[in-house]
Amino acid sequence: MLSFSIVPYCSIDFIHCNLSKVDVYAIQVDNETFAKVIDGKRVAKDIREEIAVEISKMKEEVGIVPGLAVILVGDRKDSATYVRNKKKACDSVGINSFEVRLAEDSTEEEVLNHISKFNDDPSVHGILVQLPLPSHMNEQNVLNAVCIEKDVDGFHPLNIGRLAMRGREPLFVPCTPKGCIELLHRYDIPIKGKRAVVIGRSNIVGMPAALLLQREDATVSIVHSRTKNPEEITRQADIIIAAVGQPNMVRGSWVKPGAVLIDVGINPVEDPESARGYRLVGDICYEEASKVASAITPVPGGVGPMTIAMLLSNTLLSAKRIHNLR
Ligand SMILES: Nc1nc2c(c(=O)[nH]1)N[C@@H](CN(C=O)c1ccc(C(=O)N[C@@H](CCC(=O)O)C(=O)O)cc1)CN2
Repeated sequence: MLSFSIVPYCSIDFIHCNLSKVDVYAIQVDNETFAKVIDGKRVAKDIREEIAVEISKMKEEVGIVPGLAVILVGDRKDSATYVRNKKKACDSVGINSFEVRLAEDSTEEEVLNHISKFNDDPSVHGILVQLPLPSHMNEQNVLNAVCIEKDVDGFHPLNIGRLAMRGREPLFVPCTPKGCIELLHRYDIPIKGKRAVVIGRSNIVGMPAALLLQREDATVSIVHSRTKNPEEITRQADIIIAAVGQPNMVRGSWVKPGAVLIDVGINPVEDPESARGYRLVGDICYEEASKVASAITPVPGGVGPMTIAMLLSNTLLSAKRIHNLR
């Protein structure tokens, strides 16, 4: 029979942290310790509820409704799903959403024209162009065209540049890395003075995640495709953010006992038993790593839902800033 108990995990200094009355504990089953699951789906739901309350007050008190414009180019199924989910999330909190869908063979100029209209539209407070764009388009030109006051994705080079500089503040922080840090905060996981390793250096996740961790006073290393013996570096980390797009790359042996693991990877792997024919796995081998870490995000249900929650949060922030509201 399974013996089951809950033990505080002591090797890093969060022993007993509150998250809306949920404690961060590792769980012991039959003398094996399992990491606490960091429940992004639940935190994202809490955040959506907080945002909905603020928006309904805003509507009532000053008659302003935040608006988000989304541009989707092409027919990638995953992108269409994310855009659909963004619209649903907007509806659920009371944000107006505007959507433009363009064919795969649309021109860059068409995209730029739509951005320009949304830049000038006072009912739009946030603009995002779903990535990736078709390969014939220049992503840099497109992202540069979004005015920084409405850049709720935080991808404009001015926002990224400010994020990188001491003493400067970006208007927006990219949603996925912001969601990773928000999860650490909401689970009261200390960052200051900790060793953090970010795996991956993409513009939309790895690089801004490393900058954010540094702003939180972590000592940050970045592991990438040219890093020699990455496991020697990850084994020193108190916090790992994995954002590399390689299924199960981070094995249990790569993880320091008690480390906190944030898995950004969403990788489809074939699974004939699943209705979709595939299932999603992260960049971290959950089965192995959850026996070594003190806390871990699952895939799905970890960072993914936080990305959309942070988009709603950035859109609300934008509406407040544009209308000089507190
Ligand atoms: N303009 C942008 N493009 C892209 C971004 C972005 O932040 N801005 N990020 C990703 C895609 N993305 C949002 O756009 C996103 C990815 C995943 C999820 C999510 O909730 N995933 C679920 C699983 C979903 C499933 O079952 O298929 C999870 O992890 O639980 C939300 C948003 C690239 N493009």
